[in-house]
Amino acid sequence: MTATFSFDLKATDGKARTGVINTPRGDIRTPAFMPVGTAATVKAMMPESVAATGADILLGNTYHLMLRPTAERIDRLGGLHQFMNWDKPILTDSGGFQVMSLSDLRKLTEEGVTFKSHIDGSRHHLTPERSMEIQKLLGSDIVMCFDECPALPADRKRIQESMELSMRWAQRSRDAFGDRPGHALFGIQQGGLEEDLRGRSAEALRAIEFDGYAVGGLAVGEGQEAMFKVLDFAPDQLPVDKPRYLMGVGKPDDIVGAVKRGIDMMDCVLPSRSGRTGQAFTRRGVVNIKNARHADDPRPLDAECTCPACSNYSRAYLHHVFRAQEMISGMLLTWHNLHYFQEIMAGMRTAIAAGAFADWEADFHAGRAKGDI
Ligand SMILES: CNc1nc2cc3c(=O)[nH]c(N)nc3c(CCN)c2[nH]1
Repeated sequence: MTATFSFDLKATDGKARTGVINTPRGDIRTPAFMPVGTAATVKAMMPESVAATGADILLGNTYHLMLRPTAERIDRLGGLHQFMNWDKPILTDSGGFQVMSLSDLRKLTEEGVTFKSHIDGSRHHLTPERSMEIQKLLGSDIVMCFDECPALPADRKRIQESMELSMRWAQRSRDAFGDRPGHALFGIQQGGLEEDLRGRSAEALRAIEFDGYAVGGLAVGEGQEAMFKVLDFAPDQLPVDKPRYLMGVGKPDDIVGAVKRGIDMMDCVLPSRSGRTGQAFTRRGVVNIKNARHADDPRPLDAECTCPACSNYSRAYLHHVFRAQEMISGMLLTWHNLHYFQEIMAGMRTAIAAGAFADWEADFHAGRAKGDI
């Protein structure tokens, strides 16, 4: 915990890195996974449970909170940390991605985006300046630039124009963010799958200067192979001494592959969303607990897991409460998945510090069955 924001690289192993991001609200051990707390809650979890899984930071969303309950109301109530009872760091996304993926009737101009709320149809306007104002009102510790993330596949011209717009918006975000000691502003690299466009984007962001750099524009349907091909060059285009955040990723093997390629932070709804649907991630693969084969199984999801779901309940019980649509079902499986994702991060941090990432990765992949186990 420090009065300012800084990144301390502790060790590297190949391209993989481990370190600590120091912020006034607490330290973030990297590589870090951020649970998604979109509407001021990590769904089905109490904040103290999220902390118990090992999460040092969680993600909030400008788009959702500006629509409901509004950033101004959260500010009047003391800010997002107090509002949701989470006193560790929060990173907030800037809204552009969610507008494009959630709202209707969108109009995109140089100025920003105009859209209709997916909640009540009311019209809203987001610009780099307004996004910075909202994230300041929320009190988030790590603010994301307002950007545009083009849907893939898209032709090179569209990708280039979109990236260039995002770079102009990055400058406007920087100018509007101002000087806020202890708070960080992260730039977001765009450029689709194109190495030269991503290089130009990285250069533009370096010139503006940010406290961290995100690899945006991925996990939008390109598939793991194409994503890893981009990650084979994109992190190296970004400053080596600042955190690198891959947005919206991912499945356990996506996460391991991204850290292997130099990524320090990630966020994804997968562990929480799939936890609510009965999909459990374990070190031996995925368990779809609603499958009838678990109805009489007295074993835990994962005998080696120390989370409350695996310590105190059988597969048969979890199967039952999912079939009965009991609320505890989503709570237990979300807790398990977030716990497991944090175990993967902790395992990689230790392995990288010991120069043993390759062995850890081999062990991670060994014994992972395909399909339901
Ligand atoms: C699930 N896949 C995914 N790809 C993303 C790209 C961006 C992206 O390029 N920009 C921003 N601002 N957010 C993104 C997000 C949201 C992250 N919580 C993404 N999510």
